[in-house]
Amino acid sequence: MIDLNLLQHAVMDSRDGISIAVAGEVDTPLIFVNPAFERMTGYSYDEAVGRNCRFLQQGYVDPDQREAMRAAVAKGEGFSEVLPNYRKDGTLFWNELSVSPIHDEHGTVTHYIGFQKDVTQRVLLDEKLRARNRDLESAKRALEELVTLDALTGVYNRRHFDSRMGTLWKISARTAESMAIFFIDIDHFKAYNDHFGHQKGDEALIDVAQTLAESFQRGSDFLARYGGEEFVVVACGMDRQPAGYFADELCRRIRDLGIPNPDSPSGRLTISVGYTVVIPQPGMEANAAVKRADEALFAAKHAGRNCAQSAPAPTPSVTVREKRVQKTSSGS
Ligand SMILES: Nc1nc2c(ncn2[C@@H]2O[C@H](COP(=O)(O)OP(=O)(O)OP(=O)(O)O)[C@@H](O)[C@H]2O)c(=O)[nH]1
Repeated sequence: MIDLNLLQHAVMDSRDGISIAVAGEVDTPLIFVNPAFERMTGYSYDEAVGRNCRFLQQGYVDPDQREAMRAAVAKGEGFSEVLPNYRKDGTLFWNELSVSPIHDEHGTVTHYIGFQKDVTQRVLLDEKLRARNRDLESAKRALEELVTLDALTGVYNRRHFDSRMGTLWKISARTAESMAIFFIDIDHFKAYNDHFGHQKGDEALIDVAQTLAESFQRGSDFLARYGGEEFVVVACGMDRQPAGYFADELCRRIRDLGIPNPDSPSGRLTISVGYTVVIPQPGMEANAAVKRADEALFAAKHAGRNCAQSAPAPTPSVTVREKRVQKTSSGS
């Protein structure tokens, strides 16, 4: 058995605080604290002994921690928690408290021994790192917005459309779902700008973008500003009939905003819409479908504006392999 004298010196010379509390007495009072406990807390032996160790928390105990500590004690087990404690002079320090039950020869818990370690530096450093991570996260989000969103209207920008279109195309190809692509262009917008000025033109662009965004609210709908006064919408899972309805509805909604455009024949700000509906297939390019919708927009402009026109889906191009098969079967 180890020399008890040595054990006593070890406890008294320990750099970490050591305390002993009595189990089974009201409020589990401390009956011993070592010099390191006194140095760490600023409380002398006489001031600490007789009190429950929670006096160091000055009233506040995190409910989850309290529950965890109570549950461990009820089961006769130890626990380890990092607690905000206060020194006698009122300053905060973080106490990594590790408590173990001491049993008598019958297995009854008679005392608890507590080891206190001042981990303030570590906790503050962790907090600093967490704060820095939070800053980095919000900077990353801001950067992502900058890269993907159009600064004026807040909808996605052309760059993001170009990269997202490929993904949406592949998803629709896999699920064999139809995809409606709409090209939307404000009519006589130059005249609007000339009449009201660029600032008002910007405001009108925002109103149009908002109305379009409100019109397409399904998670799979994708709206982007394609450039200038032109927008593009991709609605996955939308068939030809609802696409036609939607295209007309968009024209109506923008017209009903009632934004005056005195130099346009209708006297109001209107849009033209071109759309195509396509089920992506092998040999069919996303760009070809986008081009079709753009051609339909051109047709809508040609048809007098303030209207929607559709274009047929592109036909899959014959692949090199298919050409070879055709050649072989025709014997040429
Ligand atoms: N205020 C504002 N105007 C813009 C912006 N981007 C493009 N425009 C203007 O949009 C106008 C587009 O003019 P055009 O391409 O001639 O088309 P339009 O006058 O709408 O005629 P149609 O499309 O044929 O009906 C130009 O005057 C551009 O300056 C923008 O961010 N803000």
